[in-house]
Amino acid sequence: MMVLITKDLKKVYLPGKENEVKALQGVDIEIQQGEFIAIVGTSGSGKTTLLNMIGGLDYPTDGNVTILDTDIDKLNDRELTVFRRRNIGFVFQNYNLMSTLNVYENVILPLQLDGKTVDTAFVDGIIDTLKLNDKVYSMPLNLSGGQQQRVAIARALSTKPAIILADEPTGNLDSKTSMEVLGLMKMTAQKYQQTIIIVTHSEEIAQMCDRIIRIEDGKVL
Ligand SMILES: Nc1ncnc2c1ncn2[C@@H]1O[C@H](COP(=O)(O)OP(=O)(O)OP(=O)(O)O)[C@@H](O)[C@H]1O
Repeated sequence: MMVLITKDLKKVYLPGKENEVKALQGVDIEIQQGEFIAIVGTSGSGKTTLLNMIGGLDYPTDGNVTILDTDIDKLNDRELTVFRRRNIGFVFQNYNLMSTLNVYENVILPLQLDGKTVDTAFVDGIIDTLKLNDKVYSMPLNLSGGQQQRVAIARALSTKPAIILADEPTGNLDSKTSMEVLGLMKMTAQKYQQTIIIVTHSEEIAQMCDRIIRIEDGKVL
């Protein structure tokens, strides 16, 4: 099943100004359910811009983003916020955990924000897969970077989103921990048939993915 399609996606920052940037210049991608994808490119090539368009964090200047059967560029702000919460999981470089909540509370937070009942068997399974069993009552500040990132991944998985987007998810981790976290992400993607798209500078990390999308000057190579 096709989860994501972008058609002739364009993004211009500061249009018409002398410092105008054509960050995306017609990007066409198609991603199937369960794919584990790396987006790779040099600094300034448009990776984060692309992720922001796919994740509905910003609107494209032109073109379409279709997730499942929804053209998300056609949604208004409020609809987009709801769509995002239900269908897209985000994993950030700096983890973005709530410091006043313990690990378990962080993992189920997106479900609670959406007024959903917690599928405890599913959530326990994620916690188990990400090897966080002995940390569920710990506070984020008492965890290592790799552990915090595994909590962020568990949180992203908890809503069973159509897509998980991760921008440099291992950017703050040493290379051994990066490989560990990536390995767990890959395993969870397979186990839950979860579509994961990561932006990375690292060729080593990209090589662990099913497919690499290379982008340069706002175009897919
Ligand atoms: N909000 C913005 N306003 C103006 N220009 C922007 C904005 N965001 C990004 N850009 C420009 O768009 C281009 C693409 O930026 P983007 O952040 O997508 O690149 P990137 O590939 O993610 O880079 P990096 O690997 O350094 O994070 C760059 O030239 C950048 O300067």
